[in-house]
Amino acid sequence: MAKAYLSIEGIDKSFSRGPATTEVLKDISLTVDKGEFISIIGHSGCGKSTLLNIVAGLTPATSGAVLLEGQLVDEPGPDRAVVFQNHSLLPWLTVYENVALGVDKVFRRRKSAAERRDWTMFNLELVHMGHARDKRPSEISGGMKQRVGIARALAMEPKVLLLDEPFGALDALTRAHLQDQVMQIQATLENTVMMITHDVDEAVLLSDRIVMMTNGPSARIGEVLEVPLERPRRRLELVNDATYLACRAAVLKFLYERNRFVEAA
Ligand SMILES: Nc1ncnc2c1ncn2[C@@H]1O[C@H](COP(=O)(O)OP(=O)(O)OP(=O)(O)O)[C@@H](O)[C@H]1O
Repeated sequence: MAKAYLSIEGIDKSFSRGPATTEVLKDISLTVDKGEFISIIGHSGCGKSTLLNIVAGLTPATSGAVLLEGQLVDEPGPDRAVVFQNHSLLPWLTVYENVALGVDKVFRRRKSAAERRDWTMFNLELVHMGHARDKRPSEISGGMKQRVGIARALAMEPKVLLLDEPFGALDALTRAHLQDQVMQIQATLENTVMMITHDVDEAVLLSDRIVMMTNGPSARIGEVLEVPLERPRRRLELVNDATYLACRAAVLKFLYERNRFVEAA
């Protein structure tokens, strides 16, 4: 049997504060193929970001392991780039410099200065931000900042792109535009992507599989749904597509019938 590209094996995660311990994740196992786009969906607080942070190497698991190409993940690394909901650009650097910073760090030994400059610009062009290369984050919109964040992550050529609600803070139109760009980029580069989202339509539109988590504490993977829609996917054509609607209904049922969100008292 072929070895999984990314393998999440029996992850448990508890947080302790004083004598109290809360088990957030319970026995999470998942394998992701190279080039696959996976979404993780579940109600607020179930532990999606915690899982992503464990894969990123930012948070240690209590037990279990994450393997990327057979190598144990136990610290952050450029092979797993994270894009957060609230862009994390350095405000004193220009758009270009924000991307170049990561490129210089990762490719200092492997690419010449001229190659690194070209590579930085290539990635900015990929998200259509080349024209704003000399602007500072305060001079561009939220959607543009998010695009630069995606360029910065892509430019590091990560094995896995980890997206933590990357479009969550954006208005609906900007969000749709950026989703389309991410689909185009993924079609070109065949990135392996793990994305957290609360948005059912976003999950169905972008994903090859949707991982649905049960409510916490001790959240588990409840179901994994295949999205057998051909690519390229065009949102307007999918509005009345039977497969699209069936996938959407399956996720909605999981979230709002079988795992209804109950606000803690
Ligand atoms: N560093 C921490 N220390 C203690 N508890 C934590 C820590 N990080 C997360 N938690 C708890 O773990 C649980 C899961 O949090 P997490 O942010 O992973 O959920 P989520 O599903 O991503 O939520 P949301 O969708 O609202 O972003 C929450 O109850 C949260 O309070």
